[in-house]
Amino acid sequence: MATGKINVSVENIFPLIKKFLYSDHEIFLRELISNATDATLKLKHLTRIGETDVTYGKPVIEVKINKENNTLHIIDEGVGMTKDEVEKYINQVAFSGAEEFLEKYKDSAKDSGIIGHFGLGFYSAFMVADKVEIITKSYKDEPAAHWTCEGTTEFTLEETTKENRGTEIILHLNEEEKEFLEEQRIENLLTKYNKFMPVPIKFGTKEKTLPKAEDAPEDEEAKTVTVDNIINNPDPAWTKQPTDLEEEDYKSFYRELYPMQFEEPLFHIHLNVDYPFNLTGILYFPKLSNDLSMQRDKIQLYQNQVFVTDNVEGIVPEFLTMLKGVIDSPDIPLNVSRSYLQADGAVKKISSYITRKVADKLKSLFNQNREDFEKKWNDIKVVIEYGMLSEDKFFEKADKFALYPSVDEKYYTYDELIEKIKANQTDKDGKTVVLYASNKDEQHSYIQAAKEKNYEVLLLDSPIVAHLIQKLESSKENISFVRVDSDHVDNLIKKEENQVSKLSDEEKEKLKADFEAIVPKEKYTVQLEPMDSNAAPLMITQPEFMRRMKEMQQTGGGGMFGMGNMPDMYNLVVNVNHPLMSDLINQDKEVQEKTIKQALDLAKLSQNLLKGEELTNFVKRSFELMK
Ligand SMILES: Nc1ncnc2c1ncn2[C@@H]1O[C@H](COP(=O)(O)OP(=O)(O)OP(=O)(O)O)[C@@H](O)[C@H]1O
Repeated sequence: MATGKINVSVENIFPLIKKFLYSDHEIFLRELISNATDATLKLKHLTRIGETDVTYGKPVIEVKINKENNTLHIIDEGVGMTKDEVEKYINQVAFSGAEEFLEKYKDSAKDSGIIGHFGLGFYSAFMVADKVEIITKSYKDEPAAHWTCEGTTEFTLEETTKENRGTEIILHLNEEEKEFLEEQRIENLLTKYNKFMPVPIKFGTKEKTLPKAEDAPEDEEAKTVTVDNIINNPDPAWTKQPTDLEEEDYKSFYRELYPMQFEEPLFHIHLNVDYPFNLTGILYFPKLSNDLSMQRDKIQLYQNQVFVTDNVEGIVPEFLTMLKGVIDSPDIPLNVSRSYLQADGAVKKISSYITRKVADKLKSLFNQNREDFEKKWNDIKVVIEYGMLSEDKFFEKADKFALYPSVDEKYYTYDELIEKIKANQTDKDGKTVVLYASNKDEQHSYIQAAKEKNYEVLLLDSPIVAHLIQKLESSKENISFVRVDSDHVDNLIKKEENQVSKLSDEEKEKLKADFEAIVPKEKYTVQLEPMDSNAAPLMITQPEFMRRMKEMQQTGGGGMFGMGNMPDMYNLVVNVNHPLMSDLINQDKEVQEKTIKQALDLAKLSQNLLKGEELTNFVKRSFELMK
C-alpha cells in the first residue's frame, strides 16, 4: 500500500479561483468592501477591549473611480497590515485573517460582525482586474507596505509611505470589465449588496438642500451644501432591539427596503434569537392578492449585514415566502462564493424557528385585538391557509386563530364554529356538516335556501380552499364540508324526516325515463327527490366530491389523477312533489319535450350555466311560449 501527500499546485488553483469560484463578476466589490468592513470592525474591537490606544474615530469606507487611469479604489481606515501580515494573509491563498482573529479573541469577538471566513474573497478582484495593488498601513507603529500582483503567482512587496492608517486596494480594470468604471453601475452594486453594512460607505458627494430659516421670505432660494454621498444605513432596524423601536420605525424601514412599494404592510414580526443559532430579522405581512406566484422572493437574506440573496428557499418555509422583509444570520451555511445556501440540519432548525415565531405572533395579534385581526383576515388568509396545509406544526397552532368567515361576515374560530352549528347541522349519522359557499352572488339562491333552515353558511373563497377542507376533514373528527350548491338543501344535511312522494313508483320510473330521453346523459344524472311542493321543480347541483377533486387538481396536486381535465358532471334534481311533474307525465311527447327543455334551461340559468347559443335559443323559445 502506498501513502503520500496530494500535491496542490498554486499555478493551477489560481485560475480556478478567478474563473469558477464566483458565479458573478460583480461580487468582487462585495468581497472587497467586506474586507474593508472587517478591517474596520477589527479595529473597533481592539479599541473596545483596550488592546490598542489608537482612537477609533468615525471611520468610513470610500469607493472611488478614476476613469483616466482605468482604476477603481476601495479605501478603508481599519487595522491595515504590516509587510509581514501582507505576506501572511494575502500571499497565502485560503488562509483567512478573519478566522484567525475570531479564533484569537473567541467569545469577546463573537458578536463583532466579522464577515470573512474562507480566505479567498480578496482574489475575486482578479476576475475584473489585470493588476491589483494594496497600499496599507497598520494601526501598529510600522512602515506602510505596497503589494502588487498581475494575476500570476508572482508579486512584489515593498515598503512605502502612507500617512493614514488603513488600506487602499487599487484595481486596474481589464478591457472587458470597463463597466465597473461607470458611476451608475457601482452605485447600483453598492445599493444591492452593501445597503445595510455596518460601516458608512462613501461614494462621491451629493448636494443637500438646507432647511430655510423660519422667517425667510417666500421667494428666497433654499441653500444647498455638498456632502458625502453615504450609500448605506449602518444601523438598520433589524439590528436593534424590538423595545427600542416604534411602529413608525418598522414602517419606515419597510419603505427603505422597498422604495417602490407604496402600500403599507399589515404587520411585522421581529425575529431575534441567539441560541441555538444566531438570527435576527423583520418579516412583514404585505397585502396579498390571489396571484400567489407574484409575491415570491421578496425576503432578503443577509449575513452580518451583507446581502446574500433574495432566494430564501429552505430557510423560510415555503408558505412564508409570500412575506417580505429581511433575515440576517451568521449561522446560515453558505457556499464559498457566499451567494448560495448550503442545505443542512441548521437550515431546518432555522425554518422551524421561523414557523413557530410567525404562529406565535399571529396568535398574540389575534388575542390582543380580534377586531383588527378579523379586518385583516382577507389579506392574510392565503398565507395562513397555505401554512396550515403544508406544515403540521403550524396547523396545530393556527387552529386557535384561523378564522372561518360566514357569508354575513361573522368570523368564527374552528371551535366557535362547531359550537355554533352542532345542534342544527348534525346529520342522522352524527356528522356535523359545515356548509360553505365560494361566491355569494353565483350561489345566492342556495345560500338563501340554507339560511331559511337557519343553517350557517361560510364564505370560503381562497384558491386553495379545496385542499384545506380536505385537510380539515381528515384531521378533525366527525365533520364534513359541503358546498351549498352541491345538492338540494334538504339533502345537504340528511336528517331522519323523509318527505313522502306524491307520485307512485311506476310514475316515477316513467318520469325518469322521460327526462333521460331529453337531457344529455354525458352531462347530467337525473335524480328524483320527493321535496316540498313549493321548492323549485328542477335544480342542478354538482356533487361535492367531484367538484372538490377537480378544484384540487387545478390548484396543484392532491386530487385524483386526471380529474382536472374531466368534463363537468352535474346532478339534475327533479322534485317529484312539484305540481309540474304530475302534469308532465300526462302530457303528449311534443309538449313534454318543450316543458322539460324550458325547465332545464331555467335551472341552468339559476346556476349561471346557460351561455352562448343555448341562451339565444332559450330566449327565442320563451318568446314563442308567450305568443
Ligand atoms: N482591507 C483590508 N485590511 C486589512 N486586512 C485585509 C484587508 N483585506 C484583506 N485583508 C486580510 O487578508 C485576509 C484574506 O482576505 P480574503 O478576502 O481573501 O479572505 P477572508 O476575508 O478572510 O475570507 P473570505 O474568503 O470569506 O472573504 C483577510 O482575512 C485579512 O486578514
